[in-house]
Amino acid sequence: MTLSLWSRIDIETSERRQHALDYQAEFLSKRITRQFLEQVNALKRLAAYWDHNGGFNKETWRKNAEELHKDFPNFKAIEWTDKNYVIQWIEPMAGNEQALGFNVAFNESRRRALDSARAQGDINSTPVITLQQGGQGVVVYVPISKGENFQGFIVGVFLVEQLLGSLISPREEEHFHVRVYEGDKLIFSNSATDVSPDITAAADWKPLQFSWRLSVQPKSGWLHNYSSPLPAFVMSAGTILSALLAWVCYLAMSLGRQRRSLLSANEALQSEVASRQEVEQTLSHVITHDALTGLPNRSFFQEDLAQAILRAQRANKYLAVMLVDLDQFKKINDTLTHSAGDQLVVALTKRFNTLLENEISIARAGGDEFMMLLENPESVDEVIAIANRIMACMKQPFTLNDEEVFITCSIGIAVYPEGGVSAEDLIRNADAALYRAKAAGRNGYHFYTTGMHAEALKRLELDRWLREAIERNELSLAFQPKVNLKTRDYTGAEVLLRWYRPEQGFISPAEFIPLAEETGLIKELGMWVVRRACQQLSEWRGTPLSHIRLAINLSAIQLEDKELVHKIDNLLREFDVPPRQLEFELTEEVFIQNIESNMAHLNELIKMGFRLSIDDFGVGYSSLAYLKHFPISCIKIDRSFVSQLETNADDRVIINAVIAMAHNLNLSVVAEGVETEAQAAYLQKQGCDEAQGYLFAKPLPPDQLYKLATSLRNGTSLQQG
Ligand SMILES: Nc1nc2c(ncn2[C@@H]2O[C@@H]3COP(=O)(O)O[C@H]4[C@@H](O)[C@H](n5cnc6c(=O)[nH]c(N)nc65)O[C@@H]4COP(=O)(O)O[C@H]3[C@H]2O)c(=O)[nH]1
Repeated sequence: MTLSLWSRIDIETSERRQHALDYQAEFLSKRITRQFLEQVNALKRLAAYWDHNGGFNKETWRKNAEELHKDFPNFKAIEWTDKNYVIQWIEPMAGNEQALGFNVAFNESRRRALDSARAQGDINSTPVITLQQGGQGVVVYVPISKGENFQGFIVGVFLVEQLLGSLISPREEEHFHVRVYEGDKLIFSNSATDVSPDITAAADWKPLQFSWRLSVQPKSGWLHNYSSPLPAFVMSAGTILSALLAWVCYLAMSLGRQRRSLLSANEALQSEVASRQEVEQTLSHVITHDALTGLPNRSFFQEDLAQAILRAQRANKYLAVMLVDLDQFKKINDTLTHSAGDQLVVALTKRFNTLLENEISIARAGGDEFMMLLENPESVDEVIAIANRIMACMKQPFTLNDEEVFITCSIGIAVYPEGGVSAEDLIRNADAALYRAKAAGRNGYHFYTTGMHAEALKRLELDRWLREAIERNELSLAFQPKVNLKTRDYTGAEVLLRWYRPEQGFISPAEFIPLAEETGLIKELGMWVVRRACQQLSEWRGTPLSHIRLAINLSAIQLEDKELVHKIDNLLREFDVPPRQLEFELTEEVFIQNIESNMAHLNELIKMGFRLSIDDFGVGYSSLAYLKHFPISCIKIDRSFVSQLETNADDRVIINAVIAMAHNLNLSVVAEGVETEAQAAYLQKQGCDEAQGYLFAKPLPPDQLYKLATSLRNGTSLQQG
């Protein structure tokens, strides 16, 4: 009996395994179809946008195609092919140069696809062909309009290897050997290590005009998961079971005796358990819910989402995760106190609850961030409609501390399965989309696309590298001289941080400083800059640079550090540097946000003898009111005004007004980014005091600044102006 049972279980295990593999092949085919069509749909959107605008100029085309390529890096090229089938514009150009100007009609497969797309006014694609720019690929044509209105094609070019390689997920790569055939021709195969030859599944892949077939063979890791220990277990168990039977009979008799005595003890325990359960229920509500709003918290939401994903997977439905973040919450907390911030969160929760009723699960992720889950949306339009409803419900003001306050929100959206197949991925990707929505100017929503994942990973990587940068000795300082516009004497220098990572080369501060500000790492980096600048000043003692004044950039975030002034004071003492040799450049937001605490910090710095100046003046708030209240000595006109002054009358008006106003308030003015003699002459004529820019000197490493100072020793000096 044990033997026949063993053989039956073995057959069933093999059948189950084949069934699971068939399902995998089918699932893989559906999933990559969906992901591929997502990229094709992006092309269609670009074509519709072109049609709607009645065409693009080259710059608009480049911007749109570049954006699309950023979101979908799988495109080898995105092209504009005109009515005569000539490729006119390509994005990106690098690696695709050979295709520019190529008349596509010379290639028969391409011409057939083009003719058909044009005749039917609908998308069409080539089979696998040898691309003009090299490699085996497929080309997708989206015609713009039909008949007389036909204007040309938006074209997507894919390298087969790259396209299929990226559509297959790392998990599938690990577990399956996937081959793709067009007819009998093998067009793609991923790594084939450790493959079991005796089991295979196949599925069709036929999006657009493609007629491809997938063949999937499992690798040993996957097979291991499906190999059942049951047959072996049945064999051993059958033998052991008979021996145990006798032993069990004996136990049954003695257990009967024990059971009677346990019954009475059990009754007493029952009432104890009931009261504990009550406590546990209260406790579990506290652990899984937010105390302020009563909404589920992040971890509860994540568990709920994992269940919803299983339901969506079984029913082959979509679901959408939306992260909603208020745009001005910090400002409200800072200006109207934290309790006003709490009132706002509670009032908003009420609006969400009435607005969205039961169709959406809502949780509070903390602070001003809410998480929402919409199950089974019929289409993306339904998700968009809900995002619009959420934004619209904020249009009415909120009353906080008897004041009417208007707020807006940004929303990041990830849709299962394209936007992630696990709860963790969907939330992370919705967060990346939220970041995009914020970067695009706030008060809007953004959907996650695959390109964003790469962007988020890049930011994470950059953050990791930056955290190692100090220890790996990759940071240094550059010094850009400032000159007196009348005498052309050097008056000091601005300190600029430089980061050289051997594996990547120079990384621009414009890239890493905003990231460091966002993560708070700027506090550590900023102190490193002050330390290194003080150390440099002490090394220059007794040289022509002995008395140079250095201007250091200070971020608003650094002022949050209550110990900042104390730390700077300690560094001055350690290197014996007089405060008059340091100046701090602050951006306008310092004077607008956190006014009370910033004012206290700045007054302390002034008391210690430092000069303060406003950097990038004119690009931010440009509110003049704050200038009266803060102890500043200098305004730096942003280089965006200077660079256009020869051609833009508005910029000249702004520059003149800033100089006049600053002089009325007894402040000196420095112009940034002066590159031409004409700009310098204009600024001098308007009475601007100092200037900085490539015309005079680029930011220099310390030894070059030293050389410059030595060469000027007998003429111009680098000492305080
Ligand atoms: N096109 C042009 N550019 C010119 C010219 N003259 C100077 N520049 C560049 O303009 C930027 C001036 O610095 P910023 O406005 O303070 O803008 C700085 C500053 O906001 C930030 N940054 C750099 N170092 C630090 C630092 O140590 N701390 C903080 N908080 N921010 C820093 O990064 C920004 C960018 O720094 P950089 O890339 O070094 O770019 C520098 C400088 O290299 C010119 O004639 N033409």
